[in-house]
Amino acid sequence: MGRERNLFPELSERKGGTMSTIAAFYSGKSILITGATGFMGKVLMEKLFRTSPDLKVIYILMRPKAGQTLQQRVFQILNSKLFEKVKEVCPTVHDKIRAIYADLNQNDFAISREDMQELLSCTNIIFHCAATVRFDDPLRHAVQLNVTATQQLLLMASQMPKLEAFIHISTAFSNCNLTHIDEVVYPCPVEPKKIIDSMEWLDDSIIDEITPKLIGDQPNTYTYTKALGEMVVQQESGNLNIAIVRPSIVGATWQEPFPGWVDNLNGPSGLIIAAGKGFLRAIKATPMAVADLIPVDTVVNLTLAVGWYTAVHRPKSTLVYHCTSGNLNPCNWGKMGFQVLATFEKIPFERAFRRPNADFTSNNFMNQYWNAVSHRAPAIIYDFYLRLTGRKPRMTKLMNRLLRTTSMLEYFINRSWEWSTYNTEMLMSELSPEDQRVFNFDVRQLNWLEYIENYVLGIKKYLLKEDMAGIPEAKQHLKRF
Ligand SMILES: CCCCCCCCCCCCCCCCCCCCCCCCCCCCCC(=O)SCCNC(=O)CCNC(=O)[C@H](O)C(C)(C)COP(=O)(O)OP(=O)(O)OC[C@H]1O[C@@H](n2cnc3c(N)ncnc32)[C@H](O)[C@@H]1OP(=O)(O)O
Ligand SMILES: NC(=O)C1=CN([C@@H]2O[C@H](COP(=O)(O)OP(=O)(O)OC[C@H]3O[C@@H](n4cnc5c(N)ncnc54)[C@H](OP(=O)(O)O)[C@@H]3O)[C@@H](O)[C@H]2O)C=CC1
Repeated sequence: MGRERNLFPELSERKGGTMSTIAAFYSGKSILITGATGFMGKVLMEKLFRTSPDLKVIYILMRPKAGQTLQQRVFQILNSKLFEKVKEVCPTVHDKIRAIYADLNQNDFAISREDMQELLSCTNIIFHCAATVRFDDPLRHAVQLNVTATQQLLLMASQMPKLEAFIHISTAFSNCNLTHIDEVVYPCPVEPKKIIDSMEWLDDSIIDEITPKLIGDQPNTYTYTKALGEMVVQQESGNLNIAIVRPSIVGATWQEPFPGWVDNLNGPSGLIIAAGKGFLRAIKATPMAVADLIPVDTVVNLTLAVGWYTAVHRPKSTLVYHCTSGNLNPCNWGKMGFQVLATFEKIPFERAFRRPNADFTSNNFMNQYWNAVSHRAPAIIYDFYLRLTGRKPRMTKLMNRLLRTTSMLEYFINRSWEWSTYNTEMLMSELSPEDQRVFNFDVRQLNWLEYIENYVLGIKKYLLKEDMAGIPEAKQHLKRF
């Protein structure tokens, strides 16, 4: 008899141990996810299918995008590298996803009557991940998605007789105007309901005018509206079992389903590309400030554990869980930047504009100086060369965009925050040893140097889609500089 290979240790009953309680909890459940096509939503779906292949159905509220129908989008997700393991453990995964047409910007999300009926009568658990994460979104749009849509979803949830838990994904930066942040919902100066109402009758130019006054000491419309969203959750929780998860800066996967997976430019990813391709040479950052990065699979594991705990233990009040790394396993931007650069030596990106050699600057004057000397001047010279050789200049435009992006991220890389993690640590202690293994969110076990190396490698493979076989040529290319 041939020896069976244990492809999915997370599913097996271990000798002398028991099966994961959390995985068993999700079996047979009907789960509704918003934002399932996003970075975190995809990893959440993947983990659910891999650890609870017997779940009944995942409803995903989604819209067609970029010329793709709902079915085409689902097909593309399921056929991606991220879902390779899932297809082995759950061959019926296609049948267990029910894509529901929904636009969270519309009244009742523009969901059809039949779909709404099914959602209301069948849903057991809701994970609300959808949001606009852009820092520069006009207030009206950010309020619509991050506040009004949350309010509407809560209203839907209150009409679901079988609902066991509603998990709202917020951000650890929703109160980044404070330096010490507890796991509580902080009140906003203006009531969310008033903001929602005013968006209905104020015109865009007035909203733009009053935006700075409304957001006050928040850095952008994103963090401001995420804070309002939390308040709505708190105020409209009614009899629902609700919890809020607050991740910090979400990065590539640490371990699951494999290290280094990432598929968007948010957070550090875009800047790592810009540095690796030689465009970004300097950035205003404080090397000693804590870089509160958290891997996306850690966030997902905590979120699933929170879903289980909220449904089964039904805490009396809405619990907030910080999913952060700074107080348990701190790493600073200096160390992180250094490791990013060290990884470029081993694993360079292809066709770099210049040799990667970025540095942190400490003050505004030096930052302006390096922007002129290391960013704008080379771009102008390169565009001149492109013009001379009959090609379309593009470097100045690209560089301006990069500098706009770095200026928006500066707020977050020049300060440190302290997030308390009592609830998250309490939850960890509530898990069985098997659940602590299968749904590991203990960030103390994370080795930053290894994580960053895998992150850079993941960016090269999954974002830039570069072949590892091209590394010698990429090294050769860098030697020419
Ligand atoms: C002591 C020792 C010292 C040693 C020193 C060594 C020094 C070494 C220095 C080395 C440096 C090395 C590298 C750096 C390494 C680390 C430093 C990294 C710092 C990272 C900081 C991150 C901070 C994040 C903080 C987040 C806090 C809040 C967290 C959250 O809750 S929300 C999630 C985060 N949200 C975001 O990140 C969104 C931010 N983005 C935006 O808001 C916007 O994109 C924008 C920045 C405003 C730019 O808008 P634009 O309109 O200008 O551009 P656009 O968005 O249209 O995009 C341009 C093109 O890019 C494409 N694109 C954009 N986003 C995406 C996406 N998500 N996925 C795919 N593609 C995307 C877009 O399509 C455009 O392409 P085109 O259409 O072809 O033009
Ligand atoms: N990434 C990060 O660093 C952090 C994220 N968070 C929070 O985590 C959650 C998930 O973020 P992340 O996955 O990174 O974000 P993404 O931008 O990757 O995903 C956003 C999701 O929301 C959906 N969505 C947006 N607008 C609509 C709409 N009108 N109708 C239907 N769906 C819509 C998007 O759908 P579509 O694909 O159609 O655009 C997408 O599925 C958010 O709540 C965010 O605030 C918190 C801390 C950090």
